[in-house]
Amino acid sequence: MIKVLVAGFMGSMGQKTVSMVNENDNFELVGAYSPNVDVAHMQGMGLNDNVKLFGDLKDIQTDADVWIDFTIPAAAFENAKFAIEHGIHPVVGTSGMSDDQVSELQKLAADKGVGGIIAPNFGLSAVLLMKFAKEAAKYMPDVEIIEMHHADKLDAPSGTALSTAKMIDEVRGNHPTPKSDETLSGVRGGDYNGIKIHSVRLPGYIAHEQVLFGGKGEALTIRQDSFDRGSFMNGVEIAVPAAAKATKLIVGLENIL
Ligand SMILES: NC(=O)C1=CN([C@@H]2O[C@H](COP(=O)(O)OP(=O)(O)OC[C@H]3O[C@@H](n4cnc5c(N)ncnc54)[C@H](OP(=O)(O)O)[C@@H]3O)[C@@H](O)[C@H]2O)C=CC1
Ligand SMILES: O=C(O)C1=N[C@H](C(=O)O)C[C@H](O)C1
Repeated sequence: MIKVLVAGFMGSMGQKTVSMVNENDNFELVGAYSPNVDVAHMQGMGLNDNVKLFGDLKDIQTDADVWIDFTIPAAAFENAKFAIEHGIHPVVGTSGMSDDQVSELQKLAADKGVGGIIAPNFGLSAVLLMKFAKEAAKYMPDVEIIEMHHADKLDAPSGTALSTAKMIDEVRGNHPTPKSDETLSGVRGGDYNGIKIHSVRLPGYIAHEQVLFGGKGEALTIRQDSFDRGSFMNGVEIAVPAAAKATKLIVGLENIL
């Protein structure tokens, strides 16, 4: 039995995670963390009497094996650091950590021998999109990324779009970006080593990404859509046992599939 603590348990992803953990016979929910939690209003949150509730990082005392984090970009690093320092294997879905923060966590995880997983996206369609985009970029290096998310998303670009750009960058080498004078500031989007990223935020959307490749007289578009947050849970379910036995911090679901 793998004992699990869910950080950000009251959020959209946190609630999906609580249900997934409760429904999996190999997992046991032992802890739930969200700042300023109101203990009087926990009905319907999927927490049984055995789940310890925490409203502050410094109060957390738990025998959890795995820490699942779906919180906010500003909290992900401190939460994961806390988990590793306390021997709890992190499974981090929260976006927005910097490369330096990820490197620092990887070093800490290696020092402590407490591994885990950071996954920019737990959805199979997004993992495949990144893989296919990396392959396509070897042959079609002219590429731009458009990601579309719900209006409540705190960070831009999405972790998935940034990760896609990094994977493409690994194979496409130095390649010129078409130059155009912006008559409207920012209209050409963000820039990762010459790869343009465009972030759309609209109500009604959940999480979607298109990678557009252009070539001489032809184009290729790779697109994925996450229509329901439940779609991320297969990946989280795979990540929990993998994290529990990991001795280093792995980045990317594709590395454990
Ligand atoms: N890797 C993946 O596959 C996926 C990643 N995500 C990422 O997961 C994160 C959460 O997304 P989502 O559930 O939609 O967001 P929500 O805003 O719905 O949930 C975030 C929750 O985290 C809580 N929270 C805030 N600060 C802390 C903290 N310091 N510690 C613990 N909990 C905290 C919030 O509480 P309060 O509201 O009280 O502030 C809120 O309940 C985002 O970064 C998102 O990009 C989302 C989907 C898939
Ligand atoms: O905020 C979201 O919703 C999502 N965030 C992740 C990201 O930043 O890539 C994963 C997925 O796109 C949903």
